[in-house]
Amino acid sequence: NETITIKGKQFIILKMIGRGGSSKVYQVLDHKNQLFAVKYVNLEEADAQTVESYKNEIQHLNHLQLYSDQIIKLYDYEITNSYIYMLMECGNLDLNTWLRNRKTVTPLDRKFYWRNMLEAVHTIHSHGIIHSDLKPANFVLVNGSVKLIDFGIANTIQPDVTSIMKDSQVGTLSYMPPEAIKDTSSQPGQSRSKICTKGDVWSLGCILYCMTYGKTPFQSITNQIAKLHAIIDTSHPIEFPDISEKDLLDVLKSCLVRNPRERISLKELLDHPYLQHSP
Ligand SMILES: Cn1cc(Nc2nc(NC3CCCCC3)c3c(C#N)c[nH]c3n2)cn1
Repeated sequence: NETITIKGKQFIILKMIGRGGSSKVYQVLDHKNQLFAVKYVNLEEADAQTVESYKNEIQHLNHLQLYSDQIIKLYDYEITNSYIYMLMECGNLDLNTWLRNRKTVTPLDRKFYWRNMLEAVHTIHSHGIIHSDLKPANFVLVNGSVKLIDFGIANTIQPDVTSIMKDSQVGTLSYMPPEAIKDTSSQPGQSRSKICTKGDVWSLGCILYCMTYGKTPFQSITNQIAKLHAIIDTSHPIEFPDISEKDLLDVLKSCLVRNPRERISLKELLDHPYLQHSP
């Protein structure tokens, strides 16, 4: 079996979990047979700005360990001119794969996972980080709780066609907030400006919508351009089929408000009745 050495410690590779462009995520074992995830990034093709973005992501991930259990554990990392290794806790499955296989989610799981996601995103917001590209593949299930694995800071090194991060949802528009699509302030070619925390609330709302109705709000629109128009079109109503959990329905309707100023805030979501009592 192949091995990886990080800061002098050797790890046995069990399998590759995912890959995209220059980054790969492996499931590994240490000498005590403890399971870890190792993220490997090849920096040989990366420009200085990309290298800087990865260092920035690692700095924040390392710092935010202290503030929430819903941020993936980063145990160690090794950065050289040609590669990065990040030794992290290994999730059982990412939320995207779990949602795709599960379709129906129990009200208890949904509420618990929602609480976890809110705590993780509230933690990064409290430290001035706006993800702006949240989707289920950014979360993993670790022993029954959901953890955020990245902050959207590092440039997702554009995967070459052959190695799109398997199921990593790179480039999906389904969770994109209207203001990011309409955001005319960013120069063409620049990544859309991370205007405000409300964009992450919209994306989280789309994830909760998927955990409630089994699909994202605009999933039925397969043409990407038509999908973008529907997201920004206030005369295109988002359907909220009636459900028994009225608090959940209110959360969904409050997150999926197209005007970011009228959209519920993360703080208000944490105090929402939906989270106050178990179903
Ligand atoms: C499918 N699957 C995922 C796991 N667990 C897991 N996946 C991680 N990344 C996956 C890479 C591919 C796309 C989905 C996320 C990381 C991680 C990072 N970055 C840190 N810990 C992790 N644990 C087990 N099966």
